[in-house]
Amino acid sequence: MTAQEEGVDQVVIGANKVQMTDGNGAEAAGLNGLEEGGRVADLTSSSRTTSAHAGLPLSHTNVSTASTTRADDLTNEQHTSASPADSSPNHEDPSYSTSTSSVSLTSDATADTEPHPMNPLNLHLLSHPHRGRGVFAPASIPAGTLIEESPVLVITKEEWDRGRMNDCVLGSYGFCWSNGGMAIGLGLASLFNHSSSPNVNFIRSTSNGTIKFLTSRRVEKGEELCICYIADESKLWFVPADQKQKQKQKQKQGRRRRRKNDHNGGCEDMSESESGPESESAGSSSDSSSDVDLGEAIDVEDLVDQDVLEAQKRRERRLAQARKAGTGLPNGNGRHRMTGRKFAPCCSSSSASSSSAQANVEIRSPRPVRVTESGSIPPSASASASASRSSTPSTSSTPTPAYPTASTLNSSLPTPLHSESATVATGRRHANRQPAELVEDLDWREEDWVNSKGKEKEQSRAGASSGEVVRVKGPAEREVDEDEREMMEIWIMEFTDPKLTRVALDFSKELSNADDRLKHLKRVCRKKVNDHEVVRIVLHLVSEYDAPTLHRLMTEFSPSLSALQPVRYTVPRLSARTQAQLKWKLHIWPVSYSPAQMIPSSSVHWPVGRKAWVTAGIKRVLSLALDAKRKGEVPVATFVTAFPSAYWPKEDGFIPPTDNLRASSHDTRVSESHPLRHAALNCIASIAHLRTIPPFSDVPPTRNGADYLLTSLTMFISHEPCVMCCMALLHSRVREVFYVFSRKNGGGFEYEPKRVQLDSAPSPSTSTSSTGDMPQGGKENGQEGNEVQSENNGHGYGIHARRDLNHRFEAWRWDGEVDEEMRKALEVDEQLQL
Ligand SMILES: C[S@@+](CC[C@H](N)C(=O)[O-])C[C@H]1O[C@@H](n2cnc3c(N)ncnc32)[C@H](O)[C@@H]1O
Repeated sequence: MTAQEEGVDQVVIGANKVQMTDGNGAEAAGLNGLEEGGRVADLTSSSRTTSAHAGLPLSHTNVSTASTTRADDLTNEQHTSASPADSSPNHEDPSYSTSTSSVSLTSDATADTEPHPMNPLNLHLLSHPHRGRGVFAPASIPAGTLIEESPVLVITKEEWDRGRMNDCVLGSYGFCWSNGGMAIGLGLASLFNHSSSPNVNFIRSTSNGTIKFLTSRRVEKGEELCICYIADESKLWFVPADQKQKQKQKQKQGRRRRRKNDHNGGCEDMSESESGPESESAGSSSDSSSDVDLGEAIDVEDLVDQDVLEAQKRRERRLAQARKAGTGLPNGNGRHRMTGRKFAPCCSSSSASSSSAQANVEIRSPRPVRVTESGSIPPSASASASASRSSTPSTSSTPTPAYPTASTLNSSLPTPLHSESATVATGRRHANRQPAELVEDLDWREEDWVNSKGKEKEQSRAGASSGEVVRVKGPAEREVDEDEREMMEIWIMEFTDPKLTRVALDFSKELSNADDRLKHLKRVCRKKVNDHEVVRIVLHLVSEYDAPTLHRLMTEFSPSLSALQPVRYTVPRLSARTQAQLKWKLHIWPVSYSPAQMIPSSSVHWPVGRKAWVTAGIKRVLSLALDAKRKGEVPVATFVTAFPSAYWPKEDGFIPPTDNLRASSHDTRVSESHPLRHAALNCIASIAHLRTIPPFSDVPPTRNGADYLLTSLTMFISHEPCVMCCMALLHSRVREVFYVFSRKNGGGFEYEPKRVQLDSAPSPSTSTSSTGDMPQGGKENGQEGNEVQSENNGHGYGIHARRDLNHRFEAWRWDGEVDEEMRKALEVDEQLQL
């Protein structure tokens, strides 16, 4: 069994390891780990100032005789044999020459054995009859491989327009850049041709001034490596070759049909006509020219590459096997349209560049939908994607006939993971990943919720559309709300002579004015004791001074203070965050009142639009969970999105969510035979992946490091997630989570502390001492007899609001009605962690 068959590929090129993935493409981010100073640094070395066309160090390419030059000579072993020294640029090397002579590249096969340091993957530059020069894979390349990082020359918008670049050849080579500028990619960047189904994604780094190119799926030996210039092909400035090819094929098929008709004496052959041009877009499983072939951009007919044909046959065989095993069910390859995007990922020419910034940009999943072992799209998946292209994209618009229906719905639990069928399915573990795709936004309208007088409609408050959610508290908040009573020890001065007040205060300020730990305390505390007013003044923390030192300082400051002795006193450590806290804290020492941002405990008083939005989110996940059940999965589904800007908080430091970033997922542990494919984890992975591809990879961070995974995003989920998923949400910095069904066992949110007796307030401080004894209003009065509840002796974990974890978020449980049938259908055994 080869490494590929095992799903683990490794290609070592010189000193540079090309990171391998499990074929899901999800590990692309790991490629960022490529060491600087290795390949990346080489690319930015001064020697790489060659023109994209003149100076490419592609020693084994043949521009003019593509049909005879095959990109099939390179083996992994040959890669491995390259020595580390190969990775450093060699200015003496003739093939590295910047002279134009390297354009007339030879097809010298021996050159294949020595990948050029500037082209460590030995990518081939071949000429295609329709597309011109293009980049081809010399050997199979796993998904997620960084195949090229090209430095760019940035041209500002003014320079571009002034230089009338669109009127010259450069007009076809510009990449949209920041601030309306354009960038000309050096290296291979300018030579990737366009495909509507690309096998390469590109990520612009405006800070580094480079563009990275990563395979979005496994690419077979001999395939052309293509990027998508712009999703809306009507904006391209040329007719894409595959369209020409399709026209040609249609013509051919027409001719063949006519010939057959002639042969049959004019009688139409039905079987032929069924697979004729009309059904072409749906494609047959052996239709190599299928529209959505995800980078299968090589023109088989023109290049006559046996390897590609064979690879295709292999894939078809695997698909047939998968079908037999009841697995290889193709899903639609979602194409989702977004509007109003700030940066459009496009190569540009006059027509495209001007419109690209505002253009509708279709986001294509870089991860194949339902891939086969080899990571390539089965033709029928292409067909299904092709067929669904024209339909409105929707999260739940998966082709229903492909999935089991009534019978699966009847079984309350999906197939246990250890069952026989699951064992059979083990091969699918990596193959059936859900795509990371953008999904439709929620469909909600405030107008539906208000009557003609602008008041919330009565009926919207009833039933499943009530928008009512209840806030789930975690341990940290319960402490703050109910029994936060941490105390600390300070030194004070205590006297009854009001004339000392001024000087004592001055000393106090001088001693501790700048200390934040004392900020919440009022400096003076006056109390009536036995008809005398006792004045107490804050000095400093006991931990900072000993009594003799303090006394010396007081005396030095003013002889009038020398008669006083510092007194230890116990005071609240924090300001009061609630009225109840204020009440009892004032008994001990006056503190400031800084109420926590008052988050209502339920949504009853929320603006009607926010309720409508939440309701739409809840409906979405319930329907997605039903879809999951129909597919035979554990019926748990999630949807992640940004909450509408109208409801963004005004609070300082609020990080706006990434615009238009949305994903949904469901549990896939059955189809993937993988115990960790919980719905929430799947959705986080999708968001993570979307953030690595345009346009999200181009969104400049709102603040340094702020746009991390789920920062400021909302997750809707059908069931309370397990502790593992809640921790993943916490690490992803989600802002809020809405869920429908609580879990009795193992849910990560709901938290019920064991109730212990708590007094409502400690006794006030009453006695004073000017002798340095502990006053009775100290620690004893504050805490004695009041047990502080322990966090872990109740039910649940409250992961979203714990003191011992470094991020907190809101958790809201749906309190509206759920249709009884729906509730039943989505019941999941309590023993299963979700
Ligand atoms: C950035 S260049 C790509 C490299 C180009 N083939 C060359 O030889 O320099 C863009 C140009 O390549 C051609 N091209 C790219 N993709 C194509 C496709 N799918 N079909 C036809 N022509 C294509 C178009 O002429 C386009 O203007």
